Amino acid sequence: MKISIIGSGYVGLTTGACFADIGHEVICIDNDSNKIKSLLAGNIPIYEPGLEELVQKNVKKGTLHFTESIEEGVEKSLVIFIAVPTPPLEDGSVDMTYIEKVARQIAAVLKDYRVIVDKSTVPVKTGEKVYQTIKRYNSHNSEFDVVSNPEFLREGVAIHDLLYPDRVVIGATSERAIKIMKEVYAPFKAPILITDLNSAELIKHASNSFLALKISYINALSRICEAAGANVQMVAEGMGLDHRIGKHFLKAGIGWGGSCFPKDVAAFIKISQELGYDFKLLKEVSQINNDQKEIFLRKIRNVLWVLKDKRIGLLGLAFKNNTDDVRCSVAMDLARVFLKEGAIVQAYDPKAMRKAEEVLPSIHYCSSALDVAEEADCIVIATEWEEFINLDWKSMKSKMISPIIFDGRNLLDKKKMIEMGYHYVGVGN
Ligand SMILES: NC(=O)C1=CN([C@@H]2O[C@H](COP(=O)(O)OP(=O)(O)OC[C@H]3O[C@@H](n4cnc5c(N)ncnc54)[C@H](O)[C@@H]3O)[C@@H](O)[C@H]2O)C=CC1
Ligand SMILES: O=C(O)[C@H]1O[C@H](OP(=O)(O)OP(=O)(O)OC[C@H]2O[C@@H](n3ccc(=O)[nH]c3=O)[C@H](O)[C@@H]2O)[C@H](O)[C@@H](O)[C@@H]1O
Repeated sequence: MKISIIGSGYVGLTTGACFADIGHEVICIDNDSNKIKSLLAGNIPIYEPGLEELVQKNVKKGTLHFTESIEEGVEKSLVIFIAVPTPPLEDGSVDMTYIEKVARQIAAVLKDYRVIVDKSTVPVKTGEKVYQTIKRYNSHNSEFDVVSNPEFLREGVAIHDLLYPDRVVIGATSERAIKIMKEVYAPFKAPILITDLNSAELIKHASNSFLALKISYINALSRICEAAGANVQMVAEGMGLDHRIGKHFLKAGIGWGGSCFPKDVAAFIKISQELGYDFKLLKEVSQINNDQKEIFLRKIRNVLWVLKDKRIGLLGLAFKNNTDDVRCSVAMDLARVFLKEGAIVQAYDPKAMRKAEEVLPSIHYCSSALDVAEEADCIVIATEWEEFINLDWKSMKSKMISPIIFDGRNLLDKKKMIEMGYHYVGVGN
């Protein structure tokens, strides 16, 4: 199947590489000429495990192409995916300018029947608006269908999630479009749910909000565990053994971040409000998440007292492990607070330092995790990189002014760290 993807970022590029790898002919389109130049030169502008190899393999195979031209993509492909940003506005609603602009760009060049597939996360009823926009601005009055096909990949495990999805959701009414979409996903071994456009769009916001809710639930429980002298990791394990609850997304920490949960929870609250429903539960999910960060900062202040002139060793800058993405990263939020209060922040992240430095140049970027311990008044673990678990904590302790560690992701064994002589502070344990 000939496929074009408009927007070659975390979703578009990874989706394009996976589609190409399972046999489709893919054109990845982007209006960022530097990004296209870099991709054409074989360089991948994002870090996603396995992506560089997958892109290079399929470019070599001749099944993956890059261009800035939407016209080329629309002309050469039967299915056109939209994977452009849908960032939040100040009031939490979704900035739809990227989607509307792409719809008009497609309309301007649409001549033959095409299936236009929205993969970006959009408010319910966007599909209808995309259809009306293309209809209005398409001078050739061509036939086309609009489909909703939300994406559920997680960064850091995106290729796995794309190749082995739990489900493929297709929101469409036209039998012709449904048949074509089934062909696109035929090579994937996953249940395909065919539903209407509005339900498909709602499934995405509902899913992300529920996952955020589950994390906020265990984060709220972490406070009860601290007050009760219980261990939230044990409580999570006990809960997760119930197949109706499941063990995933029950890790207490400093809260959820990333380019999607914060914006999608805020958007869903706004969308619900506009539909006449006050989503109080989600407002509390968001509040718990904000409080989680404040409570963690309070723990740091309780031990360090004044932050000004203190040297804080920060382990992790990305919003989660196995990515270089620092968008809405809680780690970066903590760094901002430390810097604002006059602390010296020396940080290390295995993959996110370049992107972090573009945003927070006043951090001292260390070349290794061990270096963040140099003369440090404390170490803060903010991102759940597995490599932080097996660091040489004994020699790190000898480099520190005071062996104090705030483990924001409960990565380390509290008992072992205390036996090693650290003052250890975790979350809910
Ligand atoms: N990042 C993630 O893990 C996931 C993101 N999503 C959704 O997918 C959408 C895209 O997210 P990301 O890939 O993270 O964004 P991104 O910012 O990484 O990539 C978007 C790309 O679209 C390009 N673009 C913007 N306007 C364009 C236009 N008119 N023509 C051509 N290219 C254009 C940008 O230059 C950028 O490279 C969002 O709606 C997001 O909510 C959904 C699931 C997972
Ligand atoms: O729409 C999206 O962009 C995506 O958002 C999330 O994926 P992602 O944000 O990439 O990463 P997650 O693994 O969900 O982690 C999100 C945040 O929650 C935190 N988290 C995750 C799991 C957990 O148990 N505890 C916890 O604090 C992570 O540290 C991270 O800050 C969803 O999991 C994906 O299904 C969805 O497609």
